[in-house]
Amino acid sequence: MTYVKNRLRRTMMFVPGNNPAMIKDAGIYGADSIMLDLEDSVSLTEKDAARMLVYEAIKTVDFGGSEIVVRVNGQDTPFYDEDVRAMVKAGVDVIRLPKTESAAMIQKLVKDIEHWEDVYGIEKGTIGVMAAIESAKGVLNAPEIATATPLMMGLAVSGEDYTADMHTHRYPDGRELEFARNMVLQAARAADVYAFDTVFSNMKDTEGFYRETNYIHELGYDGKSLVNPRQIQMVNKVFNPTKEEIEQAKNVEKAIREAKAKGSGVISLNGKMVDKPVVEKATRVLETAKASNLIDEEGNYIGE
Ligand SMILES: CC(=O)SCCNC(=O)CCNC(=O)[C@H](O)C(C)(C)COP(=O)(O)OP(=O)(O)OC[C@H]1O[C@@H](n2cnc3c(N)ncnc32)[C@H](O)[C@@H]1OP(=O)(O)O
Ligand SMILES: O=C([O-])CC(=O)C(=O)O
Ligand SMILES: [Mg+2]
Repeated sequence: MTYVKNRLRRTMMFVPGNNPAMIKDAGIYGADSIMLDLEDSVSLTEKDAARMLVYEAIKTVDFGGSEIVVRVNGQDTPFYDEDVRAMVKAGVDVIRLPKTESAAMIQKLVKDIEHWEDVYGIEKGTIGVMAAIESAKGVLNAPEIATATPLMMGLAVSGEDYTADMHTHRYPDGRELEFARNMVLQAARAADVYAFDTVFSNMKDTEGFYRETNYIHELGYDGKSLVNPRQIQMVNKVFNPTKEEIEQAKNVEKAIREAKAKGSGVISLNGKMVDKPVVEKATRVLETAKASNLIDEEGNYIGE
């Protein structure tokens, strides 16, 4: 396995690192990324066993086409060093650092990864990193965190710890996360890395899940951290362009081609102006449609 900078990352599903049954079947649900967790879903007494289990799983389990991310324990814990060593040796795609508060923490992680790559004779640059932003300090430092290393894959906003740090709770309308969500997203976009929204933990509230997912999709997030396989198809439904959006994007590209042939950079399509930023958005829709297997090589719709 090797880290790929650009790929589809709509869904990143947490799988507790101490649960062999969940780990074994994690690949069947079609998550873009599977995040094996050594941190907060694993109790202190199970940290070593979980690390060994996750190490063996990375070596032996078929996770299908999913990218493999591991959330290691934080740098202020006695588990961090051994977590990083084992995950480098296992050949994980991406290491997610929880509770990231500064660029220095990410630079330490990269240095530690490089150390173990040297020890095990692993090629440099084959493991990406990502930062979970879970505190006021992390949010304020998001821009420097996002640009801390060329190996940065993305930033995740982590609402549970963040709201604890902010002396609040999570509420249905998400007001308490507004600043953090916007800050993390701006930092990610400015650094050209991915942005992931936080988990939604009420499995019974489907309507609330759709509301939140639509909201973060409209803001511009690339994907969402998930806790349950049932959430994967719901996120894909929101993030995948519809047949109508795909047709509209194709019409935009056709219109601008015709305009360019006539020497113009702007044209009207069904009464709406089409210019460069409109074309850019259409191109992104078509790229997403292609990556999600909704259109074929010729651009024909093949989704359900
Ligand atoms: C604040 C934070 O740090 S959040 C991140 C840490 N938290 C986690 O990792 C939690 C991960 N999620 C879970 O443990 C569970 O989904 C829960 C506890 C939220 C819900 O559990 P359940 O109600 O039992 O889930 P559900 O009934 O939907 O499970 C259906 C199937 O999916 C499997 N499954 C559920 N969640 C996951 C998961 N995250 N990864 C892989 N498989 C899963 C179950 O094992 C079950 O499989 P089976 O049908 O073969 O028995
Ligand atoms: O990253 C997430 O969304 C889960 C998490 O740790 C948090 O919310 O504190
Ligand atoms: Mg957390």
